Amino acid sequence: MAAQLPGSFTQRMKELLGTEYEQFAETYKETPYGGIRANTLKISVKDLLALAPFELEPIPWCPTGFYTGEGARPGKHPYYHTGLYYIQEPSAMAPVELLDVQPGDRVLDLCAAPGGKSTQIAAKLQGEGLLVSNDLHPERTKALAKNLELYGVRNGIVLNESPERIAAAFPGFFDRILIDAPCSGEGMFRKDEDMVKQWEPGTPEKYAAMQRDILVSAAAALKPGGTLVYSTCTFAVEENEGTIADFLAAHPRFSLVPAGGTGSFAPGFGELPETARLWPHKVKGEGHFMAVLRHDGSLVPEEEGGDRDIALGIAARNKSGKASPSAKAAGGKTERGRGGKGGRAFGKSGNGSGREQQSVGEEALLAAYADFFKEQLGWQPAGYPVWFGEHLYISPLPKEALDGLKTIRPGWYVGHVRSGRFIPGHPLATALHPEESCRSLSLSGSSGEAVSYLKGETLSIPAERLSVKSGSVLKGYVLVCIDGYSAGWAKWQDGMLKNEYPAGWRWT
Ligand SMILES: C[S@@+](CC[C@H](N)C(=O)[O-])C[C@H]1O[C@@H](n2cnc3c(N)ncnc32)[C@H](O)[C@@H]1O
Repeated sequence: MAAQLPGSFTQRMKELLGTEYEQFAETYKETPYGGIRANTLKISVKDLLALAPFELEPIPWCPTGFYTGEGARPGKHPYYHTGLYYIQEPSAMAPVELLDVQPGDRVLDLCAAPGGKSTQIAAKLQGEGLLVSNDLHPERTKALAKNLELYGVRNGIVLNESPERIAAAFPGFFDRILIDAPCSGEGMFRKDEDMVKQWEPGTPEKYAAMQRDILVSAAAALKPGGTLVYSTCTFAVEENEGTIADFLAAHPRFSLVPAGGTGSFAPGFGELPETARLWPHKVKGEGHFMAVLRHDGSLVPEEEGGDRDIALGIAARNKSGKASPSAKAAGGKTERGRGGKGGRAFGKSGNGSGREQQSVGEEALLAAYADFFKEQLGWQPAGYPVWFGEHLYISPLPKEALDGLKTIRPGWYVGHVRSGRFIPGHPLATALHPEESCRSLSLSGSSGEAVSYLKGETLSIPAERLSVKSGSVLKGYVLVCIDGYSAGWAKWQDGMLKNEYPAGWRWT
């Protein structure tokens, strides 16, 4: 790297690392490692390994993560545009592995943009449960929403809120919370020279104060017995072990779950060896810190008798902690709707969440939506229909649960109604599997056709290349796939494929 490391930073690292410092300093002469993580919402690891046009080497701490070799350009391949993988720094894949997300969990990713860890959480949820992805900075939530859409996430909500307001809206609600905290970024100096330029001697203290406030809010939004993972990409002790020690001193119901000292992870400093550090001279990745905090499960007096699910209009969970069948779309399990397998029988009424309260106008919008889904897919996704004007989202939470919160995406954007007709949204397509659509077409990733489609060009496609379910007509919306993985919509008529790939997403 060309940038000069700040003198007070190198001095502190010498004090921290002692005899290991020289080894650490040598890593700044090396090229940072690149990685991708398989999006198992769309493709299995085995199939990605068979398909990937570049060398992949496993990342020890993430079963879906792989190093990409020098010269690989994973962002310049049609598979990137079909959301088959996320390009992610290898060490950044570790915190979500420690969060131990299970399908059906309610998960909050509090500092989520641009969405690397949120897409990883979504893959672990496998469409079941709830993911709330939040970021304080409005501009950054755009990339966050787009990444979740590209990755085909159906059960995600994107907020642009302060942690305090989220805690006030969802007290004791989430099973798992990730705080990938804003930090001084010392662990990224080798990869991102801008982090070196922005760093000043007082930067770690400034971030430490911010991190403490974020942790306090996160603790208030966690369910009794829930798990919280705190991570940073900095070496500064005050932002890592210091922040965690302060939090534990003020929150006796929390304790550390051992995360460090084994395999690739080195133990944290001082009194907190249960925390974990990734060091660039010990692993193939940048610097990271992680702490896993578990609540002891006891209730504070004011929490007893309160029921946040009832307040949000969510059907109760059964004793196993999984959603009851009637609560499938309520932050519990959502159907995946593959070919209607787990999907709601077509034509039945909504989810019982106040459909009778819908206005006549909304009834007409819903009818247009129902007609489209019947004709195009033959099934309907479970969830709460949330209308923003004529735009429809299928949400894992009732609309009222988000009242007063700055909501960027209340759920899965499925489309809008124009002149009485339903126009499917791009995120509907990216989340579908080919067998879920009555009409689909697969283009070869290695042919020019895939790139032409991604550039927004019109293609000439004979009828026999379309895959059409029996009972469906040829003409209409087609789910365009690349080597069998959904990429977007097109409209087919008389041998011509009119491109519906959105302008802002196109291959340039
Ligand atoms: C390390 S980055 C997150 C990276 C992200 N988790 C990922 O994997 O792609 C930290 C994020 O925290 C956001 N942030 C800063 N202050 C915040 C706050 N008080 N509450 C929530 N988010 C905050 C920043 O905008 C930034 O996007």
